[in-house]
Amino acid sequence: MGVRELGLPERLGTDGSLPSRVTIWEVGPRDGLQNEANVVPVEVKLEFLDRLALAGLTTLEATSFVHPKWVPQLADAEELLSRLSPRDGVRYPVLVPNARGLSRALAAGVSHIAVFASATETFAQRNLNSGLDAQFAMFEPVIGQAREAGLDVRGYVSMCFGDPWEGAVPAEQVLAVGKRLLDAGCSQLSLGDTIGVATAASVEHVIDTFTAAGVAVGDLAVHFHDTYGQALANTLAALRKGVTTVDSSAGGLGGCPYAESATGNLATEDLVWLLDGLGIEHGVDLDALVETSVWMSKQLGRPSPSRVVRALAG
Ligand SMILES: CC(=O)SCCNC(=O)CCNC(=O)[C@H](O)C(C)(C)COP(=O)(O)OP(=O)(O)OC[C@H]1O[C@@H](n2cnc3c(N)ncnc32)[C@H](O)[C@@H]1OP(=O)(O)O
Repeated sequence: MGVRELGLPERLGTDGSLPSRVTIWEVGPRDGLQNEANVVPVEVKLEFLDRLALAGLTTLEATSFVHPKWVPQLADAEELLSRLSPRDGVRYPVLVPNARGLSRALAAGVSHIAVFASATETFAQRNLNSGLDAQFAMFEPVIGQAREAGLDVRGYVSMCFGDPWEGAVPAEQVLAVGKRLLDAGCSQLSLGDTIGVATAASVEHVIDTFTAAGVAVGDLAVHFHDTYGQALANTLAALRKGVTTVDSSAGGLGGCPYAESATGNLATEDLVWLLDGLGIEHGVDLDALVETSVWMSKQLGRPSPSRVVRALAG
């Protein structure tokens, strides 16, 4: 069952300024599984990816080519991609931090990568062993070489709305990091609320800061974590600002190994329920997705934190 079967009026209470279609950028296989205490077997990861594709998701962030000692949960990136049977119409972007990561990703035959910058000094040090300014010496050549090789490059910016060590993060600082990634050749920026502290007002403020600086809202995506239960409200605020790409994680898996206060991502099922209620197209079969998350919960040995999964799985 979905929200449409309830016969509720679509676009209830909205001003009609919402997009008609949203692209869901599914991060469960990467952002979700990178934070699991145990390494998930590659066979389970492959089945997870395939189930997500069959449920209608067309962007599946598959894994990371980061240092295996930093994120052992994704140390099987080469094996995963070599055994993956890509589905037609589905893209499988991967995270790449540096030149070594790019050469591994190119050898694995990827066509879409994402670099991941930090909006703060402390998280750049903790997550990348780098610094707020120094991180660009790592990313800029990677973006240039990837573009030359014909790859599409997304840029993540982490800690856009608050940082566990530095507190509030000025929107101008987020803009400076994001602009540098776009200027280096990223085609899209994903604005990350890595620890889930954003509220609708701060989301609007950061998006307004980018658009006032001339960044097209179509080049922005949002990436929310649900630590304080704000992920859906924040998503709605972003949609109202014209954002059309939303990151989420099947079943609400996720977190970040280098930011302990980061809990699960916005659950894809919860996002789908919201989009359905707003009459926004997304192409995902909710029942198939819930089945996938129930299956994944069994593999991980704990229930999904997604409210929609809990409600529909009975
Ligand atoms: C918000 C989020 O969710 S972001 C995603 C979650 N966080 C992450 O994935 C963290 C990723 N961070 C990292 O992998 C690391 O911090 C790095 C690779 C960026 C930098 O780590 P450093 O230790 O400074 O790397 P450095 O360049 O000094 O290289 C050290 C060694 O690692 C190796 N190495 C570096 N990068 C990689 C890579 N991408 N893949 C494999 N090996 C690598 C080098 O070859 C070198 O090996 P050697 O000692 O045998 O010569």
